[in-house]
Amino acid sequence: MSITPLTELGNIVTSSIQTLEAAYAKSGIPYPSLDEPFKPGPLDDDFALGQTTRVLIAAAYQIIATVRGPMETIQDYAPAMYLSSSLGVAVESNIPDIVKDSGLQGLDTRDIAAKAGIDESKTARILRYLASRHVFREVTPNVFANNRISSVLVKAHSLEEIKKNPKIKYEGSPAAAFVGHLTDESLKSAAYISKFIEENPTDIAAPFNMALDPTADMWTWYEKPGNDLRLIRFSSAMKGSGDRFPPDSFTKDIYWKDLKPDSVVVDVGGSVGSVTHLLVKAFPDLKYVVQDLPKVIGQAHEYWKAQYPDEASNPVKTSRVTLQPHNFFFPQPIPNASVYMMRFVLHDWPASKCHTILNHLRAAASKTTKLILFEAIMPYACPPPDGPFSREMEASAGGAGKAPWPLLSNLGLGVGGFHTMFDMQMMTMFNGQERTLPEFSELGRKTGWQLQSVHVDGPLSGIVFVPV
Ligand SMILES: C[S@@+](CC[C@H](N)C(=O)[O-])C[C@H]1O[C@@H](n2cnc3c(N)ncnc32)[C@H](O)[C@@H]1O
Repeated sequence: MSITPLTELGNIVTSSIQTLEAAYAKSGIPYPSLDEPFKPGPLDDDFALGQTTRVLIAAAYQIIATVRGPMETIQDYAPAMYLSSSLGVAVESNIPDIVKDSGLQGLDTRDIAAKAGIDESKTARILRYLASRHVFREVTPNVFANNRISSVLVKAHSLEEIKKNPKIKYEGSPAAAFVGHLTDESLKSAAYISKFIEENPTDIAAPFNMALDPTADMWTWYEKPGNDLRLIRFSSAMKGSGDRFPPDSFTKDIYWKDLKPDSVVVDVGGSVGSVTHLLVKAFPDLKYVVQDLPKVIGQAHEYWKAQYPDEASNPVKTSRVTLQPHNFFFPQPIPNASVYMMRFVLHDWPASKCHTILNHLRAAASKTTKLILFEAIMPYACPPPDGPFSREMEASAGGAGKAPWPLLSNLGLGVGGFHTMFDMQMMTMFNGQERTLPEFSELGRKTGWQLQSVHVDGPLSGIVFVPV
């Protein structure tokens, strides 16, 4: 009798767990407990174990989808907004910070609510909703403690510091900032997705504009009075998600090896310049320009000052790095750069706007200029088509060849979940999108850039174009 999909999924789960536990046993450390706060460990960034984990996640979710009644699954998926809103309450009311000092024994909801200044009964209900989904732990009735998941939402600054200066609430706290951004402006905007798609308006750019501002894009909205905290929060979330990529994803020789000293690298839409900072450390003899909107460039000056307390060594002071306000919908002010680089910029924009950005870079490029996009390549949920770059497309769907049967080709929630979540986020806030490789290639083809090479590195890819 041939093996059933369900049995094979069970086999994948069993063998994956054995692999993980064996690796931890070999390193002499226990497998991290879900009940305890997260502590970084030596195996966290092990690529092979990461791949085993992604396959295990894909199989576990596929088992649930197979065995659970379809209506029950719909009852789980359709009200997913309550997961967002509950996480939003927890982070906004500083609950992970409030329960932190009570350790594994937890804190009574009465005390949590009093410290947070919110209703006691609703606090208990929200925390129980989250604890039932493995965020926080209900230790005894109405007593909650941080667990592995909720603990990453503890903020970098203490509650006293935040009370004195609310502007620092999300500073240095990327996970909390990520939740704040997603459960505030993003959640409000997401309520308009179906209206936006049904009406397909020509005068409104994205669901965000239906919800929050009919005329300004999110970046311009952040620069408006009253949104300072949201801008700081977004920058903190962005910096954190950027920091999750291993530094060598950006500094590999494949991108920079042919550049002579003082070659100019322009980080277009570079935010405060955290990718440029990695490059400066790896290639200190190149010249760098970080371009972004004026307020962000203001923050960038603070960022570089904070990184180099000794002013004389600050690459901005020594002119190794220039911080330049520039709107990329206008002609590029630095012509003939050796490299124009953009990380996670094009995914914010629909194709027509990407064409404008890329046309300006093409007009400024010399024959030898390279365009390097650091973006996620959207994997298909089925095997990619045969043809040029099909191996790279396969790699973008999980990193280690074909997904084992009967898993989805993009490993479902093990890999594709992240990409498709970001795609929805881009659609909601900007009418932007995460793109498949053929879609990136097409953007280049329409604007005078030819796809030259693709370097997949986990969820991030370096996509290199040359002028045609
Ligand atoms: C998703 S963030 C990526 C930031 C940075 N590249 C990184 O990976 O950390 C997109 C950036 O584009 C910038 N941006 C948006 N509209 C812009 C415009 N018209 N001109 C220049 N930068 C812009 C935003 O301020 C933001 O810093």
